[in-house]
Amino acid sequence: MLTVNDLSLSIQKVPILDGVALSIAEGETVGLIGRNGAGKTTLMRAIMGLIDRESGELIFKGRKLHAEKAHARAGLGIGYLPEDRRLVPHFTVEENILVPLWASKKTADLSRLKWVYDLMPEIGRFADRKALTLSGGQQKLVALARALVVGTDLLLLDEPFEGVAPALAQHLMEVISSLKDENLSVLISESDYTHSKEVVDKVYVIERGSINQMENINE
Ligand SMILES: Nc1ncnc2c1ncn2[C@@H]1O[C@H](COP(=O)(O)OP(=O)(O)OP(=O)(O)O)[C@@H](O)[C@H]1O
Repeated sequence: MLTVNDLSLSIQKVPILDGVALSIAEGETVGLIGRNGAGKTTLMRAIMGLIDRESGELIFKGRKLHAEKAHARAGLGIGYLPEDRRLVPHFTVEENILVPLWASKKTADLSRLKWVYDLMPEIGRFADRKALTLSGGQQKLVALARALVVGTDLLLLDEPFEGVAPALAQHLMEVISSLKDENLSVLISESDYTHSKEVVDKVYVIERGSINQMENINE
């Protein structure tokens, strides 16, 4: 589904990712574990095309993802939950969820939206509320819903459990686990193994911009 080959990049001449390699198979849930500043967000942003790579390849479903413009990548079936959620405060919940579809110039797939509401019924209940009226945890759910509407093949979830109360973290884990039945591929970052270990098939450990270790969880 996604292969990252020897990916390197610098920000303001400081090397941030150095020869990163990983692969995510169809229907696989993969963890990306690393301390603050290890490069998790930078790797996800590079996959989304929000930061330019210097060298290396991103191959998604057999095509050169690195050759696609950032706005086109969501249209290829990749959904992204950024660490800081980035909802538009004055848009309603539903408008926020539909933003990536507008951005990728796709017509709204209402059956996909309905599927997301079925998966997380609480979101349907506050679909008309402005994003700024939601709690931080509710905003995480909306950001996950937004990623799911366009992420028909691959989801990149950047620290989805960070700052989330235990009950909501449990709910998020259940939602993420259920995505296996949909054959979705998922990359989840976390600063340690606390939550992701329960849902991932394998884990990559990232340290100072390099992946030095891969561990299969269910063997
Ligand atoms: N825009 C930027 N300008 C300068 N340095 C940056 C920038 N973005 C990231 N970095 C640096 O790149 C390194 C990796 O940051 P990144 O945000 O990818 O780490 P992370 O593993 O996601 O950690 P965190 O959980 O703290 O976000 C850090 O040393 C960070 O300071």
